[in-house]
Amino acid sequence: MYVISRFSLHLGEHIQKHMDVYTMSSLEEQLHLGYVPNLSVTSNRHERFSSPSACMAAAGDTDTVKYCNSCNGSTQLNFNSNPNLWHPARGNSNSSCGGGELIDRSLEIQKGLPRFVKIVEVGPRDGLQNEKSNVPTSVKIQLIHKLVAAGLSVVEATSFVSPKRVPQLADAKDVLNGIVHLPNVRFPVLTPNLMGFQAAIAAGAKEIAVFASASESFSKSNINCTIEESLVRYRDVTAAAKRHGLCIRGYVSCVIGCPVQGAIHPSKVAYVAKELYNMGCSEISLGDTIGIGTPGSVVPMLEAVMSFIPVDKIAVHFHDTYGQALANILVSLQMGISIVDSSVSGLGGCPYAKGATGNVDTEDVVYMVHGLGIETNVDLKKLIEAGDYISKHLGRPSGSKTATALRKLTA
Ligand SMILES: CC(C)(COP(=O)([O-])OP(=O)([O-])OC[C@H]1O[C@@H](n2cnc3c(N)ncnc32)[C@H](O)[C@@H]1OP(=O)([O-])[O-])[C@@H](O)C(=O)NCCC(=O)NCCSC(=O)C[C@@](C)(O)CC(=O)[O-]
Repeated sequence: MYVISRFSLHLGEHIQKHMDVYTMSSLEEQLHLGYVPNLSVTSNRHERFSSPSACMAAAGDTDTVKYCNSCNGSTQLNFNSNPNLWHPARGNSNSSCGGGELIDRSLEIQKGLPRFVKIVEVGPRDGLQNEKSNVPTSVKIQLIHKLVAAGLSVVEATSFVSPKRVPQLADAKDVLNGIVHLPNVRFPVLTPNLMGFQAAIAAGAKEIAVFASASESFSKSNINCTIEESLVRYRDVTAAAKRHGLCIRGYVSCVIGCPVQGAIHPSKVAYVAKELYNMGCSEISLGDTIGIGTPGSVVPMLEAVMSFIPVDKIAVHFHDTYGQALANILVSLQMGISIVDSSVSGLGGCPYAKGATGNVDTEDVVYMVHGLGIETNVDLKKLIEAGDYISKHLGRPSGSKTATALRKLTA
């Protein structure tokens, strides 16, 4: 059973089981990414996705969407000029659906999906840290206000890192000053060390994020230390944060591959994630920093991490370099993950991951997730307005396909 493999198998054996089915695509060969796994749909996984318990709502879900009652929900298409309603709604009639094959397939896909997905908007930090032109503080603050107005309840606001390394976010204190008063929103900020932590506290931060890597070379180029050294550093930061009663998010970067080292073994990701979790991070965000992952490599990586960390504490953070982010998010949701990081208009990249493009854009994630009948509390129209605002300021079109398509439709 999947559940047994998730929680009981020794990780080494578990990963080996998946490594046995790894084969390389021609692209992965060119990139020297040996051991990047392809998806092998095992009977275990099929059972997991189709078992009755997979339909159960997670404890603590607070949304209002009706989940497929006993897996017998019907699917209806609502065509309406409101883009939020252009999706099959998850209904709950069971006899009127006629039992058609299409409906059965649709229900099969919906099984195991969460009822509510929490979007963590990372555009103001992960997005703007990579911009060549200087974005004025007032524009950053206005963008965050617009994102909050669109219903986003977690917006990663900025980083308290060395301004020599990331000059784009040198105004962290002023950005935070302009938003901390907003009620009922979480604004995590990145803190790489105690110095950053003290600065964040002084600026009024209520939540911090520490960021480690599963790749040694990325750890060195990004934060100038080894993985183990970073963990020692983060133990100090998280201990201080706990003393101040702050919430802590933990990142693991390069969870699939690294531009220098190539493929990263899932066990390495699981190790770093577990260390961060054990030191008190309440949420672990798994970053495919260079956007190389496919569902074939993402599933075994998630299974490895889920061996150690409860699924409701795991977030996924996909960059869309190879156009795989939405597919990767869909399989993550099917595995029970309900926290997704994304960036409005697909802003972003990483200054220390050459060639990485932006995060998956929030508009496309919201469109897909709503299309699956999952609630987010995000108003797509207002979100697109926030994306328009920052895109206009940056002088380029939005990176979101959804925003582009809906704008053409309403022009
Ligand atoms: C980690 C450090 C600070 C180490 O910094 P260091 O280079 O090892 O040197 P240091 O610790 O000796 O400090 C060097 C200088 O920075 C100052 N300094 C030191 N710390 C701070 C601080 N907190 N705030 C402000 N200043 C600081 C310090 O005072 C000193 O100033 P100087 O004496 O030269 O004038 C540096 O390497 C750094 O800031 N790196 C930033 C890396 C970064 O922000 N990367 C992007 C975010 S990670 C990411 O995008 C991935 C993620 C999370 O999105 C997930 C994914 O996509 O996978």
